[in-house]
Amino acid sequence: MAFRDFAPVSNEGVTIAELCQTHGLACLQGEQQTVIKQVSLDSQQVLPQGLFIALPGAKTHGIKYLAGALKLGATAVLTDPAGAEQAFEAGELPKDFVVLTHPQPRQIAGEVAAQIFSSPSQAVAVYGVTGTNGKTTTTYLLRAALGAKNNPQAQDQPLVETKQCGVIGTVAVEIGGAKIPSVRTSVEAPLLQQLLAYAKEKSVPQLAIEVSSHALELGRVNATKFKVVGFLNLQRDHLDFHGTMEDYFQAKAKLFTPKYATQGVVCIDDEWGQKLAKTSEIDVVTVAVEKVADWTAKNLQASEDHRGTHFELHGPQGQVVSALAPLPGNYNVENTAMAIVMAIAGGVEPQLAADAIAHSAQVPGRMQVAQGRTDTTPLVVVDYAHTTDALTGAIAALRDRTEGNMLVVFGATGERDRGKRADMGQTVCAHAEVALVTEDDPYDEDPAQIRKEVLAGCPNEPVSFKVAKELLATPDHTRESAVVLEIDGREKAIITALKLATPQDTVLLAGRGHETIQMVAGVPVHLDDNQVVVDYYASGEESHEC
Ligand SMILES: CC(=O)N[C@H]1[C@@H](OP(=O)(O)OP(=O)(O)OC[C@H]2O[C@@H](n3ccc(=O)[nH]c3=O)[C@H](O)[C@@H]2O)O[C@H](CO)[C@@H](O)[C@@H]1O[C@H](C)C(=O)N[C@@H](C)C(=O)N[C@H](CCC(=O)O)C(=O)O
Ligand SMILES: Nc1ncnc2c1ncn2[C@@H]1O[C@H](COP(=O)(O)OP(=O)(O)OP(=O)(O)O)[C@@H](O)[C@H]1O
Repeated sequence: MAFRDFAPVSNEGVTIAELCQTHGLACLQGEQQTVIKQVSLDSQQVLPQGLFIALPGAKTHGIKYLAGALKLGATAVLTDPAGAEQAFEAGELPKDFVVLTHPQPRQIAGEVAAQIFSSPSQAVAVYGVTGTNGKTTTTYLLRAALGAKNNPQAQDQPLVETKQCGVIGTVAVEIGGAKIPSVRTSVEAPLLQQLLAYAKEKSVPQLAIEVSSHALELGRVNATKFKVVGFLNLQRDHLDFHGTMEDYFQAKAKLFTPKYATQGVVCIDDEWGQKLAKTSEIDVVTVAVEKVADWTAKNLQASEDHRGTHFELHGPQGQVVSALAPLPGNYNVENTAMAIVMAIAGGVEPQLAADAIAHSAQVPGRMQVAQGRTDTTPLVVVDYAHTTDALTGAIAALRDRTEGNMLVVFGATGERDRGKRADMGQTVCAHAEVALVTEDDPYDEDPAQIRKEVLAGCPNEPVSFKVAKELLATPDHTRESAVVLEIDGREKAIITALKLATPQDTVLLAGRGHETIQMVAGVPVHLDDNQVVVDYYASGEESHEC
């Protein structure tokens, strides 16, 4: 599937005259009565009767791809004056092709698309989740809560109707049973409007979407009216784009303004959430796990199967909701509480929302249990943690359900942030008992060199499988840093960890989460961490050699 397949087919569209009048566009060529029914700012996703919005970008100018858009049936282009000049200079524009200009086409792209698709966010209830960490997890939990229905067979196990709520985020776009892997967290504005219109056409009444700070800064959610917006947390990230934490916060805070929403839910466990709750321009209710809020999570207790955390959510009118965060870690209590309270704000009965989440499917690659703990197997968890903070958090989240050792399989991504590689090695060695240093996505970098840079942060020298096995067989409480193994090949590293682990241990496969394509020397290689584990236990351990 491509994003072109997620286009509505029944919308009436608008005329060029209507677009020009509403947005102050200059029409340099073409018929005013031409009807536009589709829109894209990617030349490769243009559809017949479509408007191609050709933007000037950091790398290139969209107008360079006009010929491709024409081949796919574009009826019109909207660009800046410089883009239009280039289009006319290149020649060969069909006579009836419409050329529109605006001094800042990115600023109006969302509004233009919303007009073409008849303001679809007024017909679909859109829930937006922002924050540095937890957006993906929370949108999936929220989807379960928003799709909750009473189950006549078992009142405490509600039916979860995933087709009642789509998701748009880092993992996938999933609407009404159709699914496509994502390229980024937040899609561009015209595509968002197209997806909302598609949801409307397919009678999908709700959408849970991740809203990145880039999206807010670059206008990707312009012209979207959210039913409820949620803020999770703010941690150091993306400062290359935002400059300072204050600017990063201000980008996120934009979502909590009447331009986008009227109801907000804010987690006040960190100082930024507290600041937002005080300064928000819209009404907000607060949630917290570590502080006291309108809705406060209390009495946290790890579930017996070690997969999640039971807690009570105490509400402003004395309500007590009995809840289960279906993923380990206190931060997943935060995500679960956020999802429940956003669903409540959207009109779902509190206990029903909590029950739906308790029975929801796993979130792809987010603290995903690939193998539960049994008498013969360790707990094996796949998580997207790929920063030092996230690694620390993920290891801590699993520690309280681990009697034995923590084994972590991880590597650093190639061609990105070389500075963090040694820190990752140091973090894992400080918090886990066994560090298996291997590949993440090396891209075009030499995997051995990346491993070397990660190993530079590990206090102990790498040892062989045999030596590691011997060392772990004799518990040494004076060992201050992890036993280290260096393993060429991630699949081999995962299997090595599974062979080393005892049933009391926990194995964390960190870094790649839901991803199934690993880029090695520029070549895509299929590798699904979760599947490697499933296949390993399905085929019997003995058949595998280290
Ligand atoms: C800063 C940023 O977000 N830039 C995005 C922006 O780039 P740009 O405007 O500079 O565009 P460009 O690449 O120069 O291309 C110019 C124009 O030509 C068009 N084009 C280009 C090629 C082609 O074949 N056809 C075509 O029409 C493009 O659609 C674009 O409109 O528009 C491009 C097209 O949509 C995006 O690919 C690009 O995302 C870059 C790759 C990116 O990595 N963005 C990240 C930082 C991002 O957005 N991340 C956030 C947060 C994630 C998180 O929270 O962790 C996210 O929401 O994913
Ligand atoms: N509320 C939270 N606070 C801190 N860390 C979290 C929280 N929720 C999840 N994490 C950790 O952060 C990482 C990313 O989680 P998730 O994908 O849900 O967040 P995200 O905001 O969507 O991030 P990304 O856009 O990178 O996917 C995971 O490693 C997870 O263990």
